[in-house]
Amino acid sequence: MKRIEAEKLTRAAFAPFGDVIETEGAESFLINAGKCRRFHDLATVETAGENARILINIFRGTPYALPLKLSMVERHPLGSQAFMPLSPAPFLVIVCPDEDGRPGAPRAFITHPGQGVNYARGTWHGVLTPIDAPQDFVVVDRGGDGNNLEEFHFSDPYEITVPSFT
Ligand SMILES: NC(=O)N[C@@H](O)C(=O)O
Ligand code: NI
Repeated sequence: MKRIEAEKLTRAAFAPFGDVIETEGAESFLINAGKCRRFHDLATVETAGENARILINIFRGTPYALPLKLSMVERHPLGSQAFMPLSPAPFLVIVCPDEDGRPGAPRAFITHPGQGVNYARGTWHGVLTPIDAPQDFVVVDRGGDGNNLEEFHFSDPYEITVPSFT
């Protein structure tokens, strides 16, 4: 199995795949007579196709053992998909560049507690991957007609490790 080590999630590193949802470095301004700070426009929600609409969901994820065996990635051709954790624990984010309709070599990221991600429409990604304990996420993605899920199974799975820096 090919081994891939997770790297710390940053906006710059993740930019080809979507958005990092966090207050750090975000545009913000006070609202509600100064009683609230709005961290504004953190991610781009995309929906396409017949009867497309935005869904707000909660996913209760079960943790995966490490090192992770990655044998499948998926993508959503008709919309983006955002995962925002409801608890301050890191989770694993895996994405792949697209190479003529197939995923290229995966990249793995470990989030800083409180960071979320938004996969841009059509971005190859691993499924939701909590790592330490069950974790709830607000998930914003696309509903509507048509098939919004494409899976790719690797003939040779990858082993994803998380270094001790976290
Ligand atoms: N299938 C589903 O709703 N979840 C996946 O898309 C995922 O990325 O976890
Ligand atoms: Ni997905």
